[in-house]
Amino acid sequence: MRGVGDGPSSTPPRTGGWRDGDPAGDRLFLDLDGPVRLERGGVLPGVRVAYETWGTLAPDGGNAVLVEHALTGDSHVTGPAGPGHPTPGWWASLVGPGAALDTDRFFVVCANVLGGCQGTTGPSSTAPDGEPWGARFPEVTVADQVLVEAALADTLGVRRWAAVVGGSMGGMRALEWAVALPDRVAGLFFLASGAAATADQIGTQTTQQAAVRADPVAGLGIARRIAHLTYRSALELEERFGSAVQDDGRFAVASYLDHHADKLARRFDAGSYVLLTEAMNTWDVGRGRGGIEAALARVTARAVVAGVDSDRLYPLELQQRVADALGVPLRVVSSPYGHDGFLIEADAVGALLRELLDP
Ligand SMILES: CC(=O)SCCNC(=O)CCNC(=O)[C@H](O)C(C)(C)COP(=O)(O)OP(=O)(O)OC[C@H]1O[C@@H](n2cnc3c(N)ncnc32)[C@H](O)[C@@H]1OP(=O)(O)O
Ligand SMILES: N[C@@H](CCO)C(=O)O
Repeated sequence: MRGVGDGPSSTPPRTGGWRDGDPAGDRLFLDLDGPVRLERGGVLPGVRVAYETWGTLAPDGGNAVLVEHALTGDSHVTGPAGPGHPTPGWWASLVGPGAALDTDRFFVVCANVLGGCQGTTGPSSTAPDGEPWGARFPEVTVADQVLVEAALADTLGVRRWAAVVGGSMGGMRALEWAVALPDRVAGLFFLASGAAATADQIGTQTTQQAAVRADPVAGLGIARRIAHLTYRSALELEERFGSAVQDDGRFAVASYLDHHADKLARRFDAGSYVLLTEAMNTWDVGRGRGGIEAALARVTARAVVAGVDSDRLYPLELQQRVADALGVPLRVVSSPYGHDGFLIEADAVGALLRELLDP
């Protein structure tokens, strides 16, 4: 992407914000004037970035931590659900006074991703013709998403993050930060993610996209059912549901998937789902950099690399490759919950975050 993050602009970005009843967090926005030129050739006339912060930025800007959310997450890392927050904070116990991301020490920032649907510009935003962008929204890559975040960092006065932290799709942005802008990342926390999309991930994500394209309403729920199966482990599903049939005649596991499908369809935009899964499909940190190992050789950040032992979507070998390239040990979270362990196993994740931030 060109036009954002390329250094000082003659037109200062416009910023604003609002409080929404969450006393611990401000929901803010940054408007970046365009044109914003994207890696794949698309152009956006401008970009709004919705973000939240917790804690206080030190005068030297050196205590800032950027938290990167996953596919259907948003800027709301902690705090209750409410207006603008369809779900409670997704790492609620990890951010706050005395928490692993200790807001007495750190200024914690999380932005809704470019292409998302919780305040940042994406397919549900209004295009110049006054209609929603929808499927016309230009293709976005992880690199584009990070350069928008770099513009946010510039505006906040953060030249170098104390850490960039992310799991799953958020891990992709964290790694891209550490490779693309190594002098701006002191610490890297890379969790339950990979350095490039695998055939297995592309296969499931393109299948989910096909469901959404066939029927944006019903398809989003079907996509979530397919995806949710990849987020959990076969053993967990067997122990929780087995082949039990409920009073309403549905298999218990089917009812559980229906529930997650309905919840996502109510809170997420189908266009964002396709766009973001495509950004994940095209993710390869080594593209244009001589391959993955050559790209990872650029990283100067202190790193913690971790995975979940029952994760069948982002298996440990993906994190092992990154750990080996960075010369750090792979840390393993033991959990029955599969990929979603990166969200559920907050105590174990918190301990690993402390390892990075309190060496
Ligand atoms: C980094 C990010 O920001 S990603 C975004 C994170 N948030 C999400 O993904 C939102 C969707 N939620 C989830 O994926 C998961 O709930 C997680 C990962 C957040 C948490 O996982 P868990 O705590 O293990 O929840 P679990 O998967 O068991 O789901 C519990 C829900 O299923 C429901 N459920 C359980 N069994 C059944 C059943 N047989 N039939 C219908 N519903 C059922 C429960 O009632 C509960 O509903 P509720 O969430 O509306 O209260
Ligand atoms: N539950 C997570 C899994 C993807 O990492 C999400 O919905 O974003």
